[in-house]
Amino acid sequence: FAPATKSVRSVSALNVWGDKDYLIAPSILSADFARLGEEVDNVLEAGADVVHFDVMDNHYVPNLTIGPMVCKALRDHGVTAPIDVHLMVSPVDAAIQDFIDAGASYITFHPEATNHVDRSLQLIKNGGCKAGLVFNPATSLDAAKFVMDKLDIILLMSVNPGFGGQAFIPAVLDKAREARQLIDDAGIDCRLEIDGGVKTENIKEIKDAGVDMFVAGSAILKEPRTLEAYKETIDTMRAELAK
Ligand SMILES: O=C(CO)[C@H](O)[C@H](O)COP(=O)(O)O
Repeated sequence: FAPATKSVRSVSALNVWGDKDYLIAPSILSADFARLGEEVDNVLEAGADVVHFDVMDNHYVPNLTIGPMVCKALRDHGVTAPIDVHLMVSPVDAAIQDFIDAGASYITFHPEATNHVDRSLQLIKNGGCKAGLVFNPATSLDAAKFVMDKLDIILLMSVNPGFGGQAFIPAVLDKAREARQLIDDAGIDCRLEIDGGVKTENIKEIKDAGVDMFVAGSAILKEPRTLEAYKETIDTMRAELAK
């Protein structure tokens, strides 16, 4: 008898970066949830590197989305790509453990959503996942400075979190340059991720500010929702990143 909550950690041993300089992470917030498995298969086949998974609790952010059961369902469906779980929940520690057990690869959270940033990061790393902090558009990077040795990801929100399809906030480009400097000065293997309003038109400018992991929801997962259309958008993003 296998309990429904059986851990799928062995799959998420794939918590690696791969060999690409730039990672493209479609946000399934913009997926057709009635066909989620197929949508994820298609974006991965179209060339995406990572599945970005937004968890919203209707408390820390004004929206309610999906939880660890859906993460586990994607693993059970056969998804072996890294699943990048962005926790927009407060408090965070119980959710961290649930997502470790559900097969998450990377887990990021907002420093203001927990009283114990260092401990929450350790919890993620002890679970075998890559760990990161997320900074809202108007939140300073200060909390990162004291935990650089535990950071695998700094995720900059370039919209106010809660919804897909919002416009990119240009002031975040300065913060990206500051975060890139912090990472380079610390000499750590840490990705600089950005989330919100990323399009084929602005991805190069964002890359030039030092970002190397790009979440894109509505720019990729949109009508006509075909593998070919997803591939065209991801190929265009890669061509812009190569410039
Ligand atoms: O975390 C998010 C919103 O809080 C989404 O991942 C993000 O907004 C992506 O959507 P889009 O690319 O359409 O802006």
